[in-house]
Amino acid sequence: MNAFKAIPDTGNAAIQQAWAELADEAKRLQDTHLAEMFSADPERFKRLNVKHGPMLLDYSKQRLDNSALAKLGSLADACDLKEWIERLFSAEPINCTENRAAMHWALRVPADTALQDPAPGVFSSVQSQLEKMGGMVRKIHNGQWRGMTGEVITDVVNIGVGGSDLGPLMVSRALNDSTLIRDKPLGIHFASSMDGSQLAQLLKLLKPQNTLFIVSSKSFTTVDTLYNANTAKVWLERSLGGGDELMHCHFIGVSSAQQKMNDWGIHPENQLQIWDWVGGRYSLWSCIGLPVALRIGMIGFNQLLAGAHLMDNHFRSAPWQNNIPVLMALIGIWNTNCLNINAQAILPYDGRLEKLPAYLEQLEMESNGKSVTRDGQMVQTHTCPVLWGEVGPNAQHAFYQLLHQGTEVVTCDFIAPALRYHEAMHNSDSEELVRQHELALANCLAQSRLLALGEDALKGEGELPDYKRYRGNQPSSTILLKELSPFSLGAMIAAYEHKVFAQSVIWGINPFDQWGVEMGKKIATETLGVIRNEAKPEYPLDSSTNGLIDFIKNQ
Ligand SMILES: O=P(O)(O)OC[C@H]1O[C@H](O)[C@H](O)[C@@H](O)[C@@H]1O
Repeated sequence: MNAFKAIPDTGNAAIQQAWAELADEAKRLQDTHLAEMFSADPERFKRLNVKHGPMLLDYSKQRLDNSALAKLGSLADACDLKEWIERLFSAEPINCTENRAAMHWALRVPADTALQDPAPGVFSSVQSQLEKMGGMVRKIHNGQWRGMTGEVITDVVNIGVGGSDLGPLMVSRALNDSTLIRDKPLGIHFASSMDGSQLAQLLKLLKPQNTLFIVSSKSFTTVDTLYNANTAKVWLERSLGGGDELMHCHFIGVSSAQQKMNDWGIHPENQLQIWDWVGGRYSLWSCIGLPVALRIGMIGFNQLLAGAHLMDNHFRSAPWQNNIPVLMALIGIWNTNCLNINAQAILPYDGRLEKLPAYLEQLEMESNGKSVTRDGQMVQTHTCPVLWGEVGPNAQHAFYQLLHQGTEVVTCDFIAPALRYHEAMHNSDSEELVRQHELALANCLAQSRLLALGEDALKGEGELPDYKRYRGNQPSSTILLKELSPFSLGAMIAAYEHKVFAQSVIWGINPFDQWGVEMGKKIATETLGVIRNEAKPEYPLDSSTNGLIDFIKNQ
């Protein structure tokens, strides 16, 4: 189906022209099956893949060709993408509704950079917080950070939610078997959910005298985090007693709100600062990444930053034809706006990336799930698609049925490292594990092939009954990393961040705010008063809410 019911009227002739040309391209390609595209052009992969650093992006299984891509490039030019990229890499407050810059890229600029500071003191304050964090990491790794009773800290719990949870959680899981941490067994745990589920489980297993909590919250006002932190504090106080020493030995705070950390009792020496110019979902590169640094050490953390910095430079300098984040963005625009595909599955073929789908759900949907432009107009195009995902091999046994034979068109990102377990050749189990990795890779390639080509993928199957048929033509991109390392992961995450930014420029929206999550928090506070019989609602409640509250109170 052609997505172009009407060409968006943006009031800009060049942009409108580019959309009109894209509408023609979509019409030209709408009935061409991916199987035909592959058989018509044996060089298709060569034409439609790009490599940079440790990363390869194969977009040959997307339903476009070089001519459609050229029109997408014209749209990016008409939307001044190049100029916007330069504005991102400056201190300009491009987060217009909050009047803030979006300088997460500054967090990964190396100490010895020749780059000019976007504003006085940005690079030096980033380095000084990294140094402070490095000092804490060393102290904890060396067993010098002691609990109140003088015992060594064996377990660290990160209390945070959203960007203060998902980034550190995803990266520490992904790099869990990094060789850098072999000698440093330290339990690193995460508690995010406001109902206390994760924390309750952890508190059963951990010992107060050996446990250190990181209270991680950019705003230090998020109730989910504050309730969990309070529960942790009371748990410690019950066994160790309260006071300054307890706070000094058992809590680190990471926030942009220094006064609020003081008020909550975080010792000044244990406070790590972030800045209002780091969005929560872009903050894993800052001291919010402390759990990652604890997992992989500061050398590893710096490699993560270096990988992201490599992608920053690439995004800033490469022409769009070879620019991985821009191409990822243009492919997304093509699928969403030209082919009317509004669902995207994230499918890592590596169990270490199990949290990547959740991380990208926040990054993409919280950034670009918007319907008002920077100028305050309603958008005239679809914006962010619905994203979801799962470790690919497991999802094969769960929802791939819908991908293969359902009625929805879904674009997929297949993600895998080419090499795995190779560094462990001396281990007796490594040969079997290498075989398991090969099995996962084979499945990754086979699934994307079958989704794209349909039955053409396996010629010679003969006539199939309808219920066994594979229509194919489901588009996908494949991202291969040389191996999953701090460096390659940093590069890949930064590529997704910049993809999101490039799309926001084309859609004309601000990707750095999240006003849509605010009102729910206010209403919840009011509802809590009603559930606790402490307050009457300001407005009469609807019958559904009343009925549910009655049920709760009657139990
Ligand atoms: O880090 P915090 O200030 O506690 O915020 C945690 C999260 O909560 C908010 O509601 C936002 O939707 C997220 O973008 C943010 O990452």
